[in-house]
Amino acid sequence: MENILTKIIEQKKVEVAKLKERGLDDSVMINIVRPSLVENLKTAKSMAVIAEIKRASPSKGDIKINVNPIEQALSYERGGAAAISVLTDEVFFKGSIADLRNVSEAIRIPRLCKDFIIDEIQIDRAHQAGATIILLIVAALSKERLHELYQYAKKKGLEVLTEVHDEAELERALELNAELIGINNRNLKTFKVDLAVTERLAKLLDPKRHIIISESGIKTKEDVMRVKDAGAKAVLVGETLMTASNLPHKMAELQMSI
Ligand SMILES: O=P(O)(O)OC[C@@H](O)[C@@H](O)c1c[nH]c2ccccc12
Repeated sequence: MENILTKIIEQKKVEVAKLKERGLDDSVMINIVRPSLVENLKTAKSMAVIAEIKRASPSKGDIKINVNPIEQALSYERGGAAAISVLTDEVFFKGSIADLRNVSEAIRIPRLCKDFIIDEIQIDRAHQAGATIILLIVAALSKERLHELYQYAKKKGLEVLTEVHDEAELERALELNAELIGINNRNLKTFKVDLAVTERLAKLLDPKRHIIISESGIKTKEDVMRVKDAGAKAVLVGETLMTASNLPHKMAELQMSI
């Protein structure tokens, strides 16, 4: 079975080389607030939902390709989302950095730049586009690169969501002293989703020191209850919210307020 992550990282190397050649413009967004997700989650009383703008994915194909990201993000914010995740990968997820920039201008809650980060220049670009959090996927990085990128992002005042899928990856996230840990329920080799991954890995974490975010495959209140019982403070939800026929109702359901 081919690993999609390997393919994506090869593509990212090409993109990073192009970005470096072209350079970033210096348009930092100034009229935006940069609230802290960590602080929000520490004080949150109910289950937090990080709502994702996801037009398409390698596992599902097109999800909602022509979504208006600003409208979608405003609905998420109105629905009580703790943060918005914006997929900025173009080739595999059909997103863009412009989506993140547009969303950042429109909302006042934290923004996660959801991409496959392998280089500092992508962190600079995410910051410029208004991200307050970046994702670092342990499986995509060497030990050294993971440390360097983590420190680099922290120095810029960004929060870091460190994503893991198994025990060995979790071990590496703990070496970083990562505070926000994303447990991805989706296996990137088989695309199989299993919430038991959150249950298994959450056991190895100290809820006083780590904030657990359960990612992928969350569809119902029962799913949320399951990962909440395992110790998750938040869920990261894409497809279910992108395709919900009654979004405010779905948001309320996943926050367990109905
Ligand atoms: O659409 P879902 O099953 O709710 O999944 C959302 C999110 O967890 C998923 O998009 C994701 C998790 N980790 C990632 C890393 C890169 C790209 C995407 C992802």
